Amino acid sequence: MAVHIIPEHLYDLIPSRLTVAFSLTCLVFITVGSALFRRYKFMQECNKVPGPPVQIPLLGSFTDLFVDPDQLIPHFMNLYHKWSKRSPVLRVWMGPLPWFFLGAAESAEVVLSSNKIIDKSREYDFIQPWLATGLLTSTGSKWHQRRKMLTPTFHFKILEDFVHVFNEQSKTLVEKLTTKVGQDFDIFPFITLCTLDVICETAMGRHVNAQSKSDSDYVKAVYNMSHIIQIRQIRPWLRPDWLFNLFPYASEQQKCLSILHGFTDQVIRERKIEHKLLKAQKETNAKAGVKEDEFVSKKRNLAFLDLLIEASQDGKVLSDLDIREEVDTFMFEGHDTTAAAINWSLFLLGNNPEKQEQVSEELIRVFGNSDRPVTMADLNELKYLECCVKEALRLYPSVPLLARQLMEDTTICGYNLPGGATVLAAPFLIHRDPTYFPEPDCFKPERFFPENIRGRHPYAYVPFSAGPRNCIGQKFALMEEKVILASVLRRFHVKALDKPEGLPTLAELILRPRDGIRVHLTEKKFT
Ligand code: HEM
Repeated sequence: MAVHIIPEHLYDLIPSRLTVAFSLTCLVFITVGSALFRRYKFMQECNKVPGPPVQIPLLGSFTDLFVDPDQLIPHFMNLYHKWSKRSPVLRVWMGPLPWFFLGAAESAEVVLSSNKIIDKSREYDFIQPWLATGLLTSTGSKWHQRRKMLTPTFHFKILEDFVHVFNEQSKTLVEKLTTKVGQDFDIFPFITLCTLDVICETAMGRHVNAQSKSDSDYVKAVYNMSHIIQIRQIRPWLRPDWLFNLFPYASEQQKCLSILHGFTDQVIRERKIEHKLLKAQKETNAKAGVKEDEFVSKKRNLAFLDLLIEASQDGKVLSDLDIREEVDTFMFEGHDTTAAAINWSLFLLGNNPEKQEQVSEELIRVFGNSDRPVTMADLNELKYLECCVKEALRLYPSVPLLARQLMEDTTICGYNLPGGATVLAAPFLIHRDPTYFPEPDCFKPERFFPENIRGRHPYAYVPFSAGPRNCIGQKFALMEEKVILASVLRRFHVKALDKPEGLPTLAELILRPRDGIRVHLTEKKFT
């Protein structure tokens, strides 16, 4: 006998299959409809910003996605100038996602000066397997705390101790370049290996001798890893982890990571032991009333890592993994950027012999015919060289784009940009705005004379970004650049073999020349 769980008089209340199907269909229609409506409103809002029209729904301005890498900068410059005549913001649909390029000081200021818009965009995710969430990639309270903790490590007094490292590595560079005198060659790899040596020594206190042993596993891993990060940023099908893992890049990345992290882990372990020994020695000496001569000499060779170990308070404030992410971040941020900047300076001086002559005169004034190392006092004297370095960073900013994720709707120069969108402050556009830099394509170091800077919009020149998330290493970078450039230019006259007009450049993680920097060096004769 069937058992009736539901009383018969309630059967009428159970909806028929037809009613259920109808209700479900309505629900689907309402959900899809409201999603489409929200998307429509979102696109309508985005499309109020000038920019090329959507060519294929969901694929956006399709043709903008398939530009040759070396044409990316000229292409976006053309788009910006075409669409943004009266607006300092350009909208481009990168597939279904809107990107907003900020090409003027006024629009960049809104984002860069903000204490709220500090989240990096999705493009930075591919750096995280290597750097985890170090200073460059972290956000929120973690970033705030770390920034506060790390700022004193870039104090002028600490940077002063690194000048001898810059000198030593520049000396090796000059020796390597001497073998190339009289030949046409690409100077880019020479400079890059030099800055890699500098950052290994200053960040970790270790010599990797990249200039002498460019085939070391660590050096190769740095390059391969940077290449993989780059590839993932520009090839949409490599973005999702599950797809990336199907390609050989994934196993190559694993190999690189084990070398990179293995090396940093080992250095951290060794330096911590040295710290403990030194501390014990200090205590013993203090008890015995002995002077700390040895400690003082050790202190002279402090690397960023030592300062982090000190700040870690035996793991209470920073764990070994926390230390590793910061050291790796310095390694990543601190060598390619500086190398590109030095290379572009040499390229521009090599194209402007009269400016190079002015630098040479300044070098003679400061150093005479001597080949003594550069001192901190000399660096303050090298004023024209510094203007050249700044002007090179204006024309060829090492970091061509500064990308942020909007976490909420934000008004920029009258446009309401929706939360979730990516905004990109573009130094390569901002720096060539004729309002602030007349004849923007000309190399004119005089633009950075104190009297010419006065009154310029503070966001018109942002090679190191600006505002709360600006480059923590900018003083270090300028000092390093000046020591290396002074060392090269005291010894050689540089002639660039390519002209700036039409030179193919790649806007990768950094802005680099596609075919390197081809130069011809002549040794200077001293009287
Ligand atoms: C010419 C050389 C350099 C240039 C042009 C440069 C440029 C920049 C720029 C534009 C940013 C902001 C990136 C963004 O918003 O996504 C940045 C951030 C950063 N840079 Fe540099 N940089 C240089 C050298 C260095 C050096 C030598 C170091 C370390 C030794 C360094 C460490 C950092 C770090 C840690 C950040 C993240 C700061 C934060 O988010 O709080 N940079 N750099």
